[in-house]
Amino acid sequence: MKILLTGAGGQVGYELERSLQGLGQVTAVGRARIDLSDLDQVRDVIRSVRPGLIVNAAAYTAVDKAESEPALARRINAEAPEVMALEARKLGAAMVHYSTDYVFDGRKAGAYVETDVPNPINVYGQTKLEGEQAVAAAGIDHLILRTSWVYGMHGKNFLLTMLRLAQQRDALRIVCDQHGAPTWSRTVADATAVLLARAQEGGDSWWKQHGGLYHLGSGGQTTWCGFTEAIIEQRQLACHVVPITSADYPLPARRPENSVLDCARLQALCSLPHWRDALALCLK
Ligand SMILES: NC(=O)C1=CN([C@@H]2O[C@H](COP(=O)(O)OP(=O)(O)OC[C@H]3O[C@@H](n4cnc5c(N)ncnc54)[C@H](OP(=O)(O)O)[C@@H]3O)[C@@H](O)[C@H]2O)C=CC1
Ligand SMILES: Cc1cn([C@H]2C[C@H](O)[C@@H](COP(=O)(O)OP(=O)(O)O[C@H]3O[C@@H](C)C(=O)[C@@H](O)[C@H]3O)O2)c(=O)[nH]c1=O
Ligand SMILES: [Mg+2]
Repeated sequence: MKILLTGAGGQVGYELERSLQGLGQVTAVGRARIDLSDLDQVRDVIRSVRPGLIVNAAAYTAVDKAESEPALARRINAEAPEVMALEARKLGAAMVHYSTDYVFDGRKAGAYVETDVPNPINVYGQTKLEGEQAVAAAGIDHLILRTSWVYGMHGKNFLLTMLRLAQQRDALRIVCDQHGAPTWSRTVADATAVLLARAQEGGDSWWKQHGGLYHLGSGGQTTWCGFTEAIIEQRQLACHVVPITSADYPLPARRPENSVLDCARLQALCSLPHWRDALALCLK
């Protein structure tokens, strides 16, 4: 089977390029080959590659910048996935698409399940929700995998920012009133590959029974402050963490106070590590 992987240079795309090997013939494309802001190009590339599976790991992920570029964020996060899904339908192809914990408003007391009603509080979350809805509406075999707080040793992310800042400063001021689960990019890629291997074995009936929306995050939960403390502890860095509130750290986009994902639906099909264990493996 031909697999078209987009966002190959991103955190998740980088890991997927490795994890998807063995599932088919992977054509991994970055922004140079497929610019998601150019919908005609998205169509043309899919028509020339003619994949049996599209894995879309590209997205507009600059949460703050999206507040001042809503049209561009919407094109990349909602309109381009819609074009991909409609092209997939014409080809009879399946699609894997990624989404975010930021589709939720954060006001729930416990962890969010797939049937909870999204209510994004920032432009990024709103455009990602629209992308999910477009993929789900296309009537194709699909997986929409919502993940959270993605980090890794590759690409721009909170872990690498903290490792850099911890070398430069004696103290880090970090918000402690947002709750979520840091998720290693490799966890996302490996879980995706497990699901796709099952789909290949099971065929049509697998997609009918198991297709749709999943929450894909690490086990456990913490705050950005707790995550930073764990990074510093595991790396034995001499830097201390000063807990602050979101109000002390003003940014253009609001973030949900609680975006912990309940991943039980996915855990029935594949195992997901606790966030501390994944962090230790990533740092090794
Ligand atoms: N990062 C996170 O914390 C989270 C991410 N997600 C979701 O997971 C998925 C993967 O994200 P992740 O790998 O972490 O994000 P990254 O920001 O690391 O990667 C996104 C990729 O998309 C590419 N991209 C951006 N704009 C365009 C464009 N116009 N045309 C083509 N490619 C483009 C980027 O290319 P370039 O490098 O050239 O900019 C980059 O390779 C996304 O759907 C994201 O919404 C969900 C929850 C948390
Ligand atoms: C750098 C820094 C950030 N912070 C805060 C700001 C913010 O509230 C929090 C995390 O910062 P980030 O910029 O990584 O956060 P953010 O860009 O909101 O991360 C999000 O990205 C998108 C793509 C997602 O889908 C989400 O799951 C989530 O990972 O930490 C501090 O408190 N102190 C600091 O020194
Ligand atoms: Mg960010």
